[in-house]
Amino acid sequence: MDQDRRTPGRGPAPAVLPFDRFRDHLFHEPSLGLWLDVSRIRFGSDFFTTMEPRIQAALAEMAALEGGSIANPDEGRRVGHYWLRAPELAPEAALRAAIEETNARILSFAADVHAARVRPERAARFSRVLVVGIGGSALGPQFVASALGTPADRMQIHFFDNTDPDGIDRTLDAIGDDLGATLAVIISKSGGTKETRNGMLELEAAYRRLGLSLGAHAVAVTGEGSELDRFATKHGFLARFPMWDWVGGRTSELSAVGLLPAALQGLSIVEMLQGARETDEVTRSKEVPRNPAALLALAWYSATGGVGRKDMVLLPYKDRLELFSRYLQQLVMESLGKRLDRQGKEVFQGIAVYGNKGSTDQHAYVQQLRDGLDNFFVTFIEVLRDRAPSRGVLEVDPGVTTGDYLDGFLQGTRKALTESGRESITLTIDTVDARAVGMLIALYERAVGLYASLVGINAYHQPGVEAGKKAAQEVLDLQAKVLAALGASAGRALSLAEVAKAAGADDVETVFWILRHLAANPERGVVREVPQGGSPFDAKYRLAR
Ligand SMILES: O=P(O)(O)OC[C@H]1O[C@H](O)[C@H](O)[C@@H](O)[C@@H]1O
Repeated sequence: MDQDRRTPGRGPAPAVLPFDRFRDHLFHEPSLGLWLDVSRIRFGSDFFTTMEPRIQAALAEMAALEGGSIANPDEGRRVGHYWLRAPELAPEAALRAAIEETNARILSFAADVHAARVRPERAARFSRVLVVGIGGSALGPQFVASALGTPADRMQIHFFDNTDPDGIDRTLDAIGDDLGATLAVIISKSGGTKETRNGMLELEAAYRRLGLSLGAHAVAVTGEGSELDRFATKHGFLARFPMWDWVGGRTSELSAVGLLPAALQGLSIVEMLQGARETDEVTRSKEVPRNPAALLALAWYSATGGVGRKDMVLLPYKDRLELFSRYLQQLVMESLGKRLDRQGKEVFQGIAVYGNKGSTDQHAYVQQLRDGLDNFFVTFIEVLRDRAPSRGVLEVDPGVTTGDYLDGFLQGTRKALTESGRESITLTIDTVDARAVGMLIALYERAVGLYASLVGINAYHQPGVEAGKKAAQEVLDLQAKVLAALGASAGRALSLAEVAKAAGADDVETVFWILRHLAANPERGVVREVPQGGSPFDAKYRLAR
């Protein structure tokens, strides 16, 4: 309660909420097929009035961003993902032309691939797509593929989204004999991300084993002049598509990053763009009750106190939306998880996101949501259309279908959570189609931007992610020294301390980790000898003869 008093306009937590509150706050936009219920967030009656000046300021900042202001001052960049689906809003004619031309080129390239006008080296046609990318260069295409993909798609899609060799092998095994008919889409905005580069090199080796070249089977989506762009030119890739510096990785699904894989699958990118465009039009409204992105941002603010006090649990009751929480994890947490605010004050902001799907999660962790730690708010996503009408109706109980059960479980859990004072938001959409996917992406992109303005942070940079990459490089540099030290020992087994000393490393723990990993992979040629009854720290290491 103390915490609640610090948040403007917090209300009590009644076990049963009056219908009036639901009716008064329910957002519905028939043209989008979108409903949004925030009534089960515990804002009090004065909340929206209190927050009005702040949300208007956030909406004004968003309008300036869309107009081309430098909305990411730390990187001196504009933030233009909204132009991707409304090119006429781009602040310069050249940008507009670049977007329009790229979208047209994506459609014609996909058509050429489907018609086998663009063909692989030996096979008759490309039948599969393999996306190589990570983070914002994979999560969007993965979400879209899982939301909209069917076995009847023009091309089946696969992903390398890590530098895990076993994961790469598993994907290659799934592709099997079709590798020669697989079109690789290498995606990296920066063009220098190591995981993606490694995946590409592994793929190049796999094509080579078949006597094929990567270039004849690959396209790149990357920034002009990047390392990947140069590699693609040098290796004669089939095509290159641009990734602009004014599109952030986590908001790039509706750029070539997401549109190219979707078009190759045969999904309607025109509808996806249209859904996002129409949602943008609705979410530009300055009238808060008519603006679902503003309502979402304010609901998050109320639930979290504007300081991330509560986690966002995503519970879409639809298998096709299972990856939405993973997609939102990056969009929300990379945008909002910041140490400093825009004034440089230490604030440690963020909202943690997790979730998979209902009702599956009801049989996993919902127990804690109902009875345990009250550190979250749920976002239920309901999809009104149960299944394609052509599939008919099967009653599993008299008058009851599997879809009725799914909806019953959603309503039941929503009710049960309210009864134990737990907050929730419910988003309801008509169906999961390309337009709805575009809508969901656009809705959350804007809600995240508005929330960031409300709490005074820059949503468009990610200063924190570099630290881990830098430290990883240091480990790899040290590994080279460790191997050199073993090589120079003339076959004599060295203790951990001796290796560290010979490698010039003060950080003995890192040397231990490196040696343990190398020794676990015999093909790397490092032998670990642990004396009988000795501890792991008594081990000696040498190169295999
Ligand atoms: O597209 P890339 O440049 O390869 O970047 C892929 C990802 O890597 C980085 O770590 C960033 O934090 C992400 O925002 C980005 O989406």
